[in-house]
Amino acid sequence: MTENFDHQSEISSTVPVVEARALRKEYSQFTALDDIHFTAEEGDWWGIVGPNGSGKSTLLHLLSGILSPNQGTIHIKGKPVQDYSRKELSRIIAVLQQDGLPEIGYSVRDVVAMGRYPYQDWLGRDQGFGEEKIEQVLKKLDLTSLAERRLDELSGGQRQRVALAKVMVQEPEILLLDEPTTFLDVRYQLQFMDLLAHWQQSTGITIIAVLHDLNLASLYCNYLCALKEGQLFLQGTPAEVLTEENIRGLFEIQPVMVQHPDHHIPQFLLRKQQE
Ligand SMILES: Nc1ncnc2c1ncn2[C@@H]1O[C@H](COP(=O)(O)OP(=O)(O)OP(=O)(O)O)[C@@H](O)[C@H]1O
Repeated sequence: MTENFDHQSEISSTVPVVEARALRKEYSQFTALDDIHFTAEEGDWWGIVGPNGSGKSTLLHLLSGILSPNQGTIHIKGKPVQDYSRKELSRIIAVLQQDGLPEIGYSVRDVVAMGRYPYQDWLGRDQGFGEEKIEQVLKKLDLTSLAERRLDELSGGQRQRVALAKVMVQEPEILLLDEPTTFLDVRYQLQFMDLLAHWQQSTGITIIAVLHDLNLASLYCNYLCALKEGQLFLQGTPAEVLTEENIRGLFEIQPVMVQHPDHHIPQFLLRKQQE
């Protein structure tokens, strides 16, 4: 029995967490993505980068099952994404948007508790240790003192921290983020990314994040997937993808590349396009 069990876990550990093959997505007559192949293994942190309109959000929506591809397949932990029920999928995948939560009149605690929905039975009873989990996460994200405050009384940065708390109590295995730091100042951007990094290190969660800031992507992601005009432009480590030549090709700008003095990863400086 034990032998069988071990063998089974060996097999399942080789199945990618996310596997997309030959994806094509059309909106009416317009092809937003074509022939996209993408694989994420457990514990990877992928950054999806590329110019405006290159198909980054579309790819994220396909991976989360919100949109269906016109062609190609998506497997989540070896099973076609469309074969999961909504509730099953929400125990595996959580999605966080750039403005994670609207300014509504619910309390922070109530909003965070909504993240437990996938674990509730039809009477709304939590099948896990929901209350405990919520308290732990509020504490971890320094939200305990804000727990009874209403969401519409918080700053954008605080609201995004609540959005992160909501997806953390969801205990997903895969986190999809769409430009999560867009509305945050530099300090909150770093704080948010550090919280994600800490969460990833402690749980081994797989993260796939659309990021516009290439320096942040280089700092935090293990791998980058660069899209251009709906096509796969490049995939690889930040050191492989973020070269001067690649950035010139991807964004049609002339960057200045430097090595980060502490982290020894590529960072880029802007250069005026016209003097
Ligand atoms: N619902 C839609 N109907 C029609 N076209 C759409 C729709 N959603 C996206 N598109 C088009 O598909 C292309 C890819 O859009 P998408 O939002 O995926 O790009 P993106 O890389 O995330 O862009 P951005 O960086 O500007 O957020 C764009 O040309 C966009 O206009």
